[in-house]
Amino acid sequence: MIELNKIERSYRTGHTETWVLRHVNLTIKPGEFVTIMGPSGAGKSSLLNVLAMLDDQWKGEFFFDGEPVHRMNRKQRAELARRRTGMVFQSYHLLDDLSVAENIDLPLSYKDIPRAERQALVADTLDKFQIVGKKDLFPSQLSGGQQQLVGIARAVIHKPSLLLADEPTGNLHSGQAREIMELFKKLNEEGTTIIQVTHSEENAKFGSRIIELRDGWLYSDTAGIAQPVGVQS
Ligand SMILES: Nc1ncnc2c1ncn2[C@@H]1O[C@H](COP(=O)(O)OP(=O)(O)OP(=O)(O)O)[C@@H](O)[C@H]1O
Repeated sequence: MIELNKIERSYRTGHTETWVLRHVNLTIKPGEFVTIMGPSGAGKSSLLNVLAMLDDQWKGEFFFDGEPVHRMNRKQRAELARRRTGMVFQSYHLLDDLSVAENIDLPLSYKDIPRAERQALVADTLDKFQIVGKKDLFPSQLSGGQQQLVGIARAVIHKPSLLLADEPTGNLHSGQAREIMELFKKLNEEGTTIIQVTHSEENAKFGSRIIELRDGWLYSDTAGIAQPVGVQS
């Protein structure tokens, strides 16, 4: 699904260039559940932003299902990202003045989908995520865990093949974090490829592969070494 060849990313401040991703080569197959770990400042979010196609200031090659992202212009890349990916953020990024149902509907509003079909999709998603009773509430009326459920519902309503998450449980207590991770595991079992950034060893156990970055370099990768670690119950 994803192939990165020699991805490089740097930031320039004045005359100083700071490298945050160095020669990153990475292949991710459909159906994987990958965790990116590493110390603070190692480049994890930078790598996720490349994979999410939110960033375009990098060098190297990036193929998404064989399509060369590195040759696309901004509009083509945004369109591909909108169609095929969903993103979950640590701080949820919900729109405060929209209800839960309206937040979830948002990705569909960019698509040419008939109104009735959209309403049915929102209703199905509310049901699947067991938040039907919250549909008319606003984000400020929800707990952190509930807000993240809405964030994930919004990220997957258009059935993306790739779900990306940056510290999705960073603002949650451990019980809520576990629920979110169980949900990720279920989505992965249903066929969604997942890439998450986390500092949490517990969260990483829900995935099947761990990639470690250090100072922008891909330092270790359990692919081909370890079998899926699974979840200890
Ligand atoms: N917009 C920016 N301008 C300049 N430097 C940046 C910018 N964004 C990130 N960096 C730098 O890039 C490096 C990698 O940042 P990144 O956020 O990818 O790390 P991280 O591994 O996700 O860290 P953390 O675990 O603390 O979130 C850091 O040294 C950071 O200061």
